Amino acid sequence: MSDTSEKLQEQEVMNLDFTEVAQSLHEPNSSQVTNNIEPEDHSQTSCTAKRYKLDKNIEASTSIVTLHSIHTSGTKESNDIDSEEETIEQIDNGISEPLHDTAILIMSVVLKDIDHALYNFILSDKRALKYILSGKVLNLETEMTDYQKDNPYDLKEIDEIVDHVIIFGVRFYLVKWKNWSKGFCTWECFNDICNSQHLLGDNVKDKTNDSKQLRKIDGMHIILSRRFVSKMFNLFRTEDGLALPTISIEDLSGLFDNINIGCEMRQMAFKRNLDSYLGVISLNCFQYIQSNELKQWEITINVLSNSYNIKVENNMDLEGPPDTIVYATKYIYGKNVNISNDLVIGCECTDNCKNSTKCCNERVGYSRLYDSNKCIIVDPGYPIFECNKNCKCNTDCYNRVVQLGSTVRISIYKTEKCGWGVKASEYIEKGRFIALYTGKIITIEESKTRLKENASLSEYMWNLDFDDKHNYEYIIDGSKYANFTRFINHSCNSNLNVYTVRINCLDKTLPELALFASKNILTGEQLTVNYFFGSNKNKIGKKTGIRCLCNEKNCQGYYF
Ligand SMILES: C[S@@+](CC[C@H](N)C(=O)[O-])C[C@H]1O[C@@H](n2cnc3c(N)ncnc32)[C@H](O)[C@@H]1O
Repeated sequence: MSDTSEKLQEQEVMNLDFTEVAQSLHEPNSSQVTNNIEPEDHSQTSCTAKRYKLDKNIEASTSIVTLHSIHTSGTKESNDIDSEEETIEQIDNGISEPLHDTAILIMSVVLKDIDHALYNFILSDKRALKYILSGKVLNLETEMTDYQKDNPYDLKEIDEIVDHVIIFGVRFYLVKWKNWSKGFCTWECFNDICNSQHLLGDNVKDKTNDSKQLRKIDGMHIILSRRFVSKMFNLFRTEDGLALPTISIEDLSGLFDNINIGCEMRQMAFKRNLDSYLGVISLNCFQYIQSNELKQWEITINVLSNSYNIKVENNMDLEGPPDTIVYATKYIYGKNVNISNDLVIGCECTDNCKNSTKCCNERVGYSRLYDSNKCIIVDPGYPIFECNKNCKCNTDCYNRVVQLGSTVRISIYKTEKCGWGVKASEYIEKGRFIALYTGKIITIEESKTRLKENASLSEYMWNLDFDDKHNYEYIIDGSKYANFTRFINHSCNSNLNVYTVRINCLDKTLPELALFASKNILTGEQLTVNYFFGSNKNKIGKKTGIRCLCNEKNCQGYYF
């Protein structure tokens, strides 16, 4: 190869830039979202890599480890590839224990279902396999980059160290992050966590000091750190989701063609790019699985809710659906909950309760509840008595709203800082019924026992003391059994109010809790409730609780 063509190729490698690609994604005139990396004309050279330089931060924050076999007795490197078939078989058979974050696992899962050209290419191209199976630890930075220094992991965010392995002398931890489901544990390098935190807390130390034997890991593992994932999401997030740059087989093939050609610097640059490309491909793979899982859960909860109003989306990270909850559209009654069977008396209205002064709510001494659009017109704190099974009216009645179920279009989505949240997928008029807060009804005693075991459950518990602060018996616990309202976050300037509702059960101690819009809510706006609604407001502002991230002007700073 001539010096000139080598120089040209070097320039091409140095010009690969994901940040540029990401910027063009967000430019108003960018006509394409997913396929906006068009290769330059490479006819002058043999290199088919595109003209974009990978962002330095991305490279540095990506820990890509490729390996073949690690056994308890040590490591076994495999550089010999006799035949493609044999190697593919080796990999497939090598998955003894599925790990969520292993690229090879994903590849076999994906490959079974779809014909994905890139993965097929990786698994069928001899050079690709040789590279991947060469058993090298690639791009492992022990020094933190400026980006990492500015964005340290917060030790408080670590919920649990689920597992750890040592790969070629480098210790990796499988981290379960707080407020992230187990489906999105990420492998993080010891130095990374340690450096970021300066000191590992006792909590983490204890969990990692056990003398667990090294688990046998076979196959190829591409490890994506959470930082890499966040960085990529920040770069490639669009309103419609993550639009990762398209990588063609020619790109990959071009990099493989060139990794062993030219001076050392040039080879290293190509390898770095190749690693980042593998990272993106892997991310793409995770995302494919994630979107399938989100869709599946979305269908399930819509079927259970008998509606098509709920969307589930995650444009923030790779976490799959928050499916650790059991979707419950009604109360589930726990042990020792006694429901009194007081007879409900029906109304005799003949005008579908439009103008009657003797309808269910009026009869117990209160005024009209809903306007002609079925929006609530009474202040929060007002108990609601809707028409019931013994009333003469039909379902068109003006006093039947909550019992007809939720009709608002909403989206369960991943917020930037507060985990999952709920936002409006349509304009919601002030006073409109949103949904019932469902969950398991438990006694006060049981709630105390549960809270002793796990104090954070209090955030999912509502005391049924709205009508009577002193004589209440039960609590709704939405931590396990719940509907979408369980994902509604707290705000000091909330847009929802809570009301107690009685329909076919007049038991004083067991009202249902209904959420209504307290203001007009725009499409895309997050639905929020004040977690202290109806309780002693002095609690707010006690600087002992959880830091509130609602970002409102009147934010109290802390809650709980
Ligand atoms: C009832 S849950 C709401 C759903 C929750 N975001 C999730 O992902 O499951 C309460 C939790 O949401 C988060 N959260 C809700 N509102 C918040 C706020 N204003 N500031 C900070 N965190 C909040 C906290 O992590 C809290 O533990």
